[in-house]
Parts: sequence; C-alpha cells; structure tokens
Amino acid sequence: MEGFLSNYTPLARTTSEGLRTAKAMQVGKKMAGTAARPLRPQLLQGYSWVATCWRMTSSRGLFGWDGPHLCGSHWSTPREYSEASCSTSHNEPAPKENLNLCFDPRASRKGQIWHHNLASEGRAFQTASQSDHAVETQKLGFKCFDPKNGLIPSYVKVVEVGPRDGLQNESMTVPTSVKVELIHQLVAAGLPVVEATSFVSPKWVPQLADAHDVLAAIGNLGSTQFPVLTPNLKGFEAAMAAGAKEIAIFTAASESFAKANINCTIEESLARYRQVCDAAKEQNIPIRGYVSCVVGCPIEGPILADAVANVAQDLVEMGCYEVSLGDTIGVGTPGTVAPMLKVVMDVVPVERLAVHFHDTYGQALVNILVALQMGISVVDSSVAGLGGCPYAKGASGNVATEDVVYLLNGLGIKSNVDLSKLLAAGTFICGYLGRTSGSKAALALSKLIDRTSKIL
Ligand SMILES: CC(C)(COP(=O)([O-])OP(=O)([O-])OC[C@H]1O[C@@H](n2cnc3c(N)ncnc32)[C@H](O)[C@@H]1OP(=O)([O-])[O-])[C@@H](O)C(=O)NCCC(=O)NCCSC(=O)C[C@@](C)(O)CC(=O)[O-]
Repeated sequence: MEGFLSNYTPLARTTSEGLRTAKAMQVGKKMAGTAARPLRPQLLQGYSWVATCWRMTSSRGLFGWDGPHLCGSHWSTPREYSEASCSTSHNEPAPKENLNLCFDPRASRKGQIWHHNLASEGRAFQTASQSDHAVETQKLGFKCFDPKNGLIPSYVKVVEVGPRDGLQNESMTVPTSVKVELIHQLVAAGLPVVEATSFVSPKWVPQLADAHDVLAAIGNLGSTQFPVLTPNLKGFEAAMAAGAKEIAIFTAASESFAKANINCTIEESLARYRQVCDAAKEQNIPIRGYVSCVVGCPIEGPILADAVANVAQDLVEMGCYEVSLGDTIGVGTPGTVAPMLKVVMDVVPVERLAVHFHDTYGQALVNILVALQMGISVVDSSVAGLGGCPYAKGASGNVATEDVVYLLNGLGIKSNVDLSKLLAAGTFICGYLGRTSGSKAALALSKLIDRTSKIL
C-alpha cells in the first residue's frame, strides 16, 4: 500500500505545475483580446489527471485550453477532437471562437505558451511524437503516467459488456436485430471482446431470452471474442448448442448477493461452476470469471478483500483464464479499490485480473486509473454507459466505453478501439432506446462536432 501511495507523489507536482501554467494563461487572455473569466481548475481531486485540464469561458463562447501535456493526453486526443477543436491541425486559420491554447511544461515553466493558435496565427500548432512526450514527462517526474516505464500498461484490452450487462436491465424488449446490429458496430469499432449475451433463465432476465438467436446471427466476426454468461450446466449446454466459443461464469464475494442473483450460496455456485468448467475444458472452451460486489454489496454493505481474493483464486484454480472484479454497485473509490486489488493480487497474478466498474458515484474512471497503475490491463465497460444489474438495486450503468477509450488515448495507452466508430455505436443504441448517452466523452465530442459543423 505504501508503494502504491508513493505513485501519487508526482501528481502533486502535476497539480502545482498546472497551477503555474494557469498563470501563463494570462498571456493567452491577452492574445485572445477578450475578457476571459479567471481561470479555475476543474475537478481538482487528489488523483485526478483531469486536474491538469482547465477551461475558460468568455463572452464569445467556450474557449478550450488543452493542457494535458502534463499527463500525456494531448497527442492521442482523437482526430475528431483535433478536427473539431483545432482547425490548425489542417494548417488552416482557427476561428476565434475555436481558440485552442496548448501548453508544454518546458515552456510553461518559463511562463510562456508553447503552442497557440489564433485566427491570424493558425500555423503555430505543432505535433510531437508520443515518445518525445514520454521522455519529457519523465524528465519532469510524471512517471506514473509513463507507459514506457511499465508503470502503467502500454496496451489495455477493453472488454465491451454493453450487449449483455448493458441491455440486461432494460425494461423495454430490445429486438434481436438491434442487439445484433449493435454488436456489429462494436466489432467494427475494433473492440477485441464483446460479451454478447447470457444463457441464464429467461424468467430471471427476460431481456436476454433471445440469447440463442443473437449468437446464431453474429456467427464468427473476425477475431473478436464473444463470451456469453452461463450460470450452470444447462446454460453451458445451451450456449454450446448456439455456437458459443467462450463462456463466462459469475459469482460474488457477498453471500447475500449470490443468493439474490443466482439463487445459491457462494460455495454452491463454485460447485456448479466446477462442473461447467470441466465441461468447457473438455471442449477447449475458454472461461472468463466474474466476482461481483468486490468492495460493496447492496444488501451486506462493505465486503472484505479476503472474501474477494478467495473467490477469485477459486475461479482461477477451476480454469478461468481471467477474473473480472466487479464493483457491481459502483461504490468503490481508490481508497477501497486499491487495497482490495492489492489483496487479490497476492493470490491471483495481475495478468489474470480485469476490472469491472459501475459508475454510480462517478468513481469508475479514477478507479480504473488506479487499477492501471497497479498493473491491471483489462478493463470492462459498456457503450454509452448502459447497464445495471437487475439484482443490485440502485446500481447505475457500467463505466462508458467511450470514456474509457478517451482516458486510454489520453494516457497514450493503446486499445485499438476507433473512438469515432464507437461513438456511432453509442449513438445507434441510445437512439433506439430514446435516451441520452451516459458517456461524458460522447456528449462532449458530439457537442464539439455539432458546434464545428455550425462554424464551418
Ligand atoms: C442461476 C439461475 C438459473 C438459478 O435459478 P433457479 O430458479 O434457482 O434455477 P432452477 O435450477 O431451480 O431452475 C428454475 C427454472 O429455470 C430454468 N433454468 C435454470 N437454468 C437455466 C438456464 N441456464 N437457462 C435457462 N433456463 C434455466 C430451469 O429449467 C427451471 O425451469 P422450469 O422447470 O421452472 O421451467 C437463475 O438464478 C439465473 O438465471 N440467474 C441469472 C441472473 C443474472 O443473469 N444476473 C445478471 C448477471 S450477473 C451481473 O450482472 C454482474 C456482473 C457479471 O456483470 C459483474 C458485476 O457487475 O458485478
């Protein structure tokens, strides 16, 4: 735990660097020639990489200051964003309303702006390679954000759970064709794993009663993995009959939640899953495992990390290639998630662990960052933040895949997910469900795109 906390020391520097840089922004104010309001940090939370992202507004509209050179997000900001917010990426003059000021820590130390673009100086914007950037951030001591030093993974596998976890809680029946189209779009966006559906009792989860049809319709789509949930042998056999190539088994670290969700004790569930695993192994079917309620349970409250570690270890021993740790009701903060991960990592190798956060309290991204810093490189998420568990009252959706990919891009971590195609998938499913996306990144990017289309 001590070592873990020391990872955060550089963040204090990041923040103070950010504050110094903010002063340099006054130069930007003069350049813009507008009455900018005083600058203030957004979300200045202890852990937060967003602490280095600031904004100022003026009577002319929103002026974005893109300051994440300090933590590495600028160069991997998605193309759509660059195009929308900074027309100088095309070497064209930027409209004033679209002013974008970028800082380099080297320059900001001297109180200068490194890059700026104004209507008259549209060519000032430059690019730098990710490695230049990594070297720079390292020099400044921001090591915790440096994938090259192995302090966070350089590649993260994003496991999309929207078609299963996302839709299972929807009250309106989503037609099979819509589910299949959503899966196609998620695959097209480059997601390596899309959890397609569940072979659970239709009495328990009516929304996924068409599991066979969904799986039959998607067939084999490139190299994408399509795990499906199987709560028992009956579900496993049905999944095999529908052509499943991978399964997921799921239990909990909380007795009460296991009872509510799968109608048995944890021990009984493990006995069932041993049978499922034996059957799967005979057919060379990979098995993913889930542990729910890893920090809190809607019925029991706080959960002991040892209980999580025991169940995770059992799942690995019975044959799961990966165990996803679920904060089912989204109550975790780094203060509870990090110690829990530490205990689990003592018994399960970090390469076998994934994290699965719901965003009920807005803590999912910061928890993911902590998990990455602890070496975990598999993150579950749901497009547009859809989701919730029917047996976990009050649980909101999963962390949105768009937000996770935006974060990963910002950290210079590869995921091979195309954010623009992912946004389209989110727009598609939200359009069908008649709801606003639960992804902040999706909302912000879509506004930016709308705004630019009005300007251009
Ligand atoms: C586990 C059971 C089946 C036990 O349910 P049960 O009622 O105890 O089962 P049973 O063995 O007594 O059987 C009752 C009926 O269900 C049928 N049945 C039995 N099994 C199946 C099956 N596989 N597929 C289809 N039908 C099945 C069985 O044939 C029988 O039918 P009947 O004779 O009454 O007509 C039930 O509790 C269940 O399906 N639970 C699933 C609940 C669920 O899907 N929850 C959401 C997923 S978990 C989650 O979201 C958390 C996660 C993974 O995302 C991570 C996180 O966020 O923490």
